[in-house]
Amino acid sequence: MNNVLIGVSGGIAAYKVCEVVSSLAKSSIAVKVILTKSAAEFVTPLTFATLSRQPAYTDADFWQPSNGRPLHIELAEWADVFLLAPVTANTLAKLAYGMADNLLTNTVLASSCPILLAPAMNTTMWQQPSVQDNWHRTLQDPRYTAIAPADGILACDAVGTGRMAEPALILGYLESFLFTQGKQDLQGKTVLVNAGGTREFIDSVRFIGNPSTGKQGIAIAQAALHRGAKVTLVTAANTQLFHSNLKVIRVQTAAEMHAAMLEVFPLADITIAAAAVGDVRSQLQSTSKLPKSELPLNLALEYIPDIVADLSTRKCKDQIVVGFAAQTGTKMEVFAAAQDKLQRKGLDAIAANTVNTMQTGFGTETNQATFIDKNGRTQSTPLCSKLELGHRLFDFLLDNKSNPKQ
Ligand SMILES: Cc1cc2nc3c(=O)[nH]c(=O)nc-3n(C[C@H](O)[C@H](O)[C@H](O)COP(=O)(O)O)c2cc1C
Ligand SMILES: CC(C)(COP(=O)(O)O)[C@@H](O)C(=O)NCCC(=O)NCCS
Ligand SMILES: [Mg+2]
Repeated sequence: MNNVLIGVSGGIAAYKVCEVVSSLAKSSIAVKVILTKSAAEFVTPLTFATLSRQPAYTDADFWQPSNGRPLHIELAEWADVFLLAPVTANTLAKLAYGMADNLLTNTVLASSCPILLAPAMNTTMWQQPSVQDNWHRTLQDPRYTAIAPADGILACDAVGTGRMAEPALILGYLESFLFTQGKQDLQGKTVLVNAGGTREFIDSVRFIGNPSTGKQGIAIAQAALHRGAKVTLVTAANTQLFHSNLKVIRVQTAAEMHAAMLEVFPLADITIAAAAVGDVRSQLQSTSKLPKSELPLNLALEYIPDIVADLSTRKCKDQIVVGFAAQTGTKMEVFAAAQDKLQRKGLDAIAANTVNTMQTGFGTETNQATFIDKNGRTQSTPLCSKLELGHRLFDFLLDNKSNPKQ
């Protein structure tokens, strides 16, 4: 599963697809690009060919008598996942009705891999009943997955819905689909994830915190979203970039995170607590900045109630609650501490996560964990991206549910 086919249609957002192609080509992923005639008005085939280290295909290639085997069949068979970005109103209409009058739309019909759709257009265009009908009609076919347009400034300076999803979000979908082959096994499920390090304020400008960036929790939320779940992310991280399908609740303190989690928890089928929640806070909490002279040199602390342990006591029979144990020490020590937390907090599973190596833990792009469930089943991941670790966690949990004796 390593071949990404990208179909570009004629919108100004085509320039951003160059970044998607460039990022993929720099990793070990083979990427080929098909352009519509209008797409080539915005970005030349030469740009895509050079970035992808592959030929870029246009309708001239489609009609080429020297092909032998039809090009749309060759490309359709080659693709493991097909991304259409940007999708114009025009191309969307063709998808909705199975029309095939160019290389891109013929390849869509000739292929059977999952197709990701990232539309981009002016808000008034996007909101036309005809365009909305085409969008919903197309998405009825399970092989299509929406990477919905976001709100924001458009090329005509209007502000509204219609911006193509950012390249980083599109790349996340592609990584997920290459790993899972597009399976939607969390469809109909509600997943609640927390992420980031809480800030426990002493006064309005000083806090006790930790280096968590929220990357692992956000990646888990994304993995769940890509597998079809309805996802709420309660985050103490400052990250700005979230997919419009993700419900995001921003918090700062453990108390705020706890309250937000309690509100969403009753509806969550699976709760994954990946946040680095503070363990202690200052008893003194001033709402304004204290002068240095008034700062106590011996700060009186109090314990913070454990969020995931609390959720565990409230769970119904079918709810799954998973913790993360960020630990230091040898693999054996990390495993033992995680196992203890799993039992003490009454969790269904826990991810033992070593945080004191260069490639795992706080702020890194990669991670490694050992999953342990309440029946003693364990599974170690390789060193992998945080998104892949999220998928491996869901694979572990879902496998466990369907085979409780494993
Ligand atoms: C400057 C310019 C910008 C355009 N931007 C978009 C766009 O963002 N989204 C869209 O749906 N159509 C846009 N269009 C219109 C499409 O290019 C046009 O509908 C074309 O027929 C689409 O062909 P295709 O779907 O085969 O690529 C734009 C056209 C121009 C001239
Ligand atoms: C055009 C662009 C890619 C610009 O993104 P940018 O502001 O990040 O440079 C983004 O605004 C977008 O996706 N817009 C939707 C398509 C659009 O604006 N079409 C032009 C008709 S108004
Ligand atoms: Mg803790």
